[in-house]
Amino acid sequence: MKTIPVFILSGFLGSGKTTLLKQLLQVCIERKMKPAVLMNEIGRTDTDGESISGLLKNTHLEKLLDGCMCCNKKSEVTNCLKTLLSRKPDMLFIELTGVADPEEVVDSITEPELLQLLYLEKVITIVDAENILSYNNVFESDRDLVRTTRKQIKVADYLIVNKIDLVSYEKKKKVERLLRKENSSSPITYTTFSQVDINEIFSINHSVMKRFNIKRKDEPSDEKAPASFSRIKSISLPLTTNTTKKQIERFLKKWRSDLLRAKGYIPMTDGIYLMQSVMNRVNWEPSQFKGECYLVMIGVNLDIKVIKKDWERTIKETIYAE
Ligand SMILES: Nc1nc2c(ncn2[C@@H]2O[C@H](COP(=O)(O)OP(=O)(O)OP(=O)(O)O)[C@@H](O)[C@H]2O)c(=O)[nH]1
Repeated sequence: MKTIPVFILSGFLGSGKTTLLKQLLQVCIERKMKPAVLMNEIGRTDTDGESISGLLKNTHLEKLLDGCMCCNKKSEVTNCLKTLLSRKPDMLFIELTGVADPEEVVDSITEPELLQLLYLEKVITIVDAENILSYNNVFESDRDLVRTTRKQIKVADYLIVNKIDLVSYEKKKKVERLLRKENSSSPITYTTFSQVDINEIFSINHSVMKRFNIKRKDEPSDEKAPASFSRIKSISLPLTTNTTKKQIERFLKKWRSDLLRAKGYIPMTDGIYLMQSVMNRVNWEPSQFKGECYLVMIGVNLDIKVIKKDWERTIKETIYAE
């Protein structure tokens, strides 16, 4: 039976995973390969799925929304994977949420019923060169989160240091030292907009599994697995009337101290824009999005009630109870 190679794309919120996934899908399409994608997002809206929709004609996609895959029920993950594998793809990409521990996800894909259908080809971890050095301070109150970001580096078979356009040579060297402390052997590549040498990604490496030291299901675990979902909270805010960049940016700024990531489709007088914010940086690009517009915020211990109220008051949107 043909076994399907699995590539796990890991990396903290906003590091460039979807940017990389788009390129990988593009290459697959050019090479007439049939990829499958499992996307996992925190929250109930799927900005990343929308943003790769143009590449999906030849791609099978399953989404696991509203939670982190490593914390989701295993059966749900297994079912999604089985659905994807039944379509006989040439390879499977799993894009994790930015707060997932890849090791726990590997545990899900090594369920006995899946093991004979797929094998783990590579864990690719993308690092945000601009922000990684400040995670220690930003997550001072949340050591689990720091541990998760370190774990993402440690278990990677291939490390991509992205957003090199935003850092100095000195900072790049500091980032390299941090990575080497956690992972002394895996190749590191430096990129802007996740532009990697695709051949390096697709080169085969069968030795991955043993690094994960996967335990048999009946073997008792000796340590309590830290919750990689941690205190991360997300909120999706509706947006039915036109607004401005300034208004949205002003709104985000208010929650800056707790906010890690924000994204959404924002209607303005000259059309809909995809807004992406990572830490303090906000990007805007025109979009052909046709659905209902929204803004998603992801942060540490976000005060959902207060944010909703403030949204209703300042943006004049009614949020209906779910
Ligand atoms: N300046 C700069 N911006 C980048 C680079 N790579 C990605 N971005 C921007 O960073 C933002 C986040 O990129 P994504 O690819 O969505 O990151 P992600 O890891 O998928 O984000 P999550 O799914 O929220 O965890 C987007 O606005 C990108 O355009 C880069 O190398 N340089």
